[in-house]
Amino acid sequence: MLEISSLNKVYESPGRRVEAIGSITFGVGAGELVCVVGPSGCGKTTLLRCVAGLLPASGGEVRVDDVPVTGPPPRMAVVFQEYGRSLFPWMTVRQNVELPLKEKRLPADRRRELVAESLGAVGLADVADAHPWQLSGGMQQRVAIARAVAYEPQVLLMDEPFAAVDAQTRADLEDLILRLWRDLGVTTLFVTHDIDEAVYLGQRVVVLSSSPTTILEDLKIDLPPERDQLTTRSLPRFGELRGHVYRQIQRARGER
Ligand SMILES: Nc1ncnc2c1ncn2[C@@H]1O[C@H](COP(=O)(O)OP(=O)(O)OP(=O)(O)O)[C@@H](O)[C@H]1O
Repeated sequence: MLEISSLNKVYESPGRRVEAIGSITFGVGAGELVCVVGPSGCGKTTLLRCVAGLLPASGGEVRVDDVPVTGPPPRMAVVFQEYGRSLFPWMTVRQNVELPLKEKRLPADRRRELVAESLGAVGLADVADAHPWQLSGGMQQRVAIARAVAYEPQVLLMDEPFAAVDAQTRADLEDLILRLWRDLGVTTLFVTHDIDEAVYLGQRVVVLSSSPTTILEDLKIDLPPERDQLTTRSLPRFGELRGHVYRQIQRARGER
């Protein structure tokens, strides 16, 4: 569903050249959930922006469902870290979730249905008429997730979506993502700097090196498919996998 081939990204400005991504190649199969993890500044956001068609690649290409990405693909949704900046404060929760559906030119009935379903799925049906600033950080991020889900994307990209919320909320949101992913079967690429989160959520974890970034490892997460915050995280295999990824990232940082 998603193919990233020899992707290279260089930021160039007068007197400054930063090769953020050296060369990255990997794919995400239809319905798969793949996490990308790497040391700070290794180009995770750059990678995601190139995949989302928000930044032009300097070399290589990204394909979604075999179509080269040259701008934001029509059936892709992105959830960013900064929920505070991604929701419109003057619109209600309902209006925020509905906006992309209007842009998609869906009829009013269908829009109402999708907004109600997605707000229900994230447990926010009762705050549909509130404004984002009246909600907690975790609730605002759930609105952003509902907005992405209502859009019925083929591919869902998430850029450190839970970095700014507290640990308990984060655990709840991780389980929400797993539930939605299972229910909807949406192809998901999830970028995080949190190794535990990557191992807990992913069917695979792609480990990145420091900039100029390459892939250190594309690791299959052979944990039972049903994940649970208590059981999964206390499995010996979970500890082994997180230790393995941790060592890879430490090595990558050391080589900087
Ligand atoms: N607009 C830009 N212009 C120039 N350089 C940039 C720009 N955006 C990012 N970079 C550089 O590209 C590299 C990768 O940055 P990026 O934000 O993609 O990394 P990241 O892995 O998401 O970082 P973090 O983990 O800290 O969020 C860094 O060296 C950064 O300074």
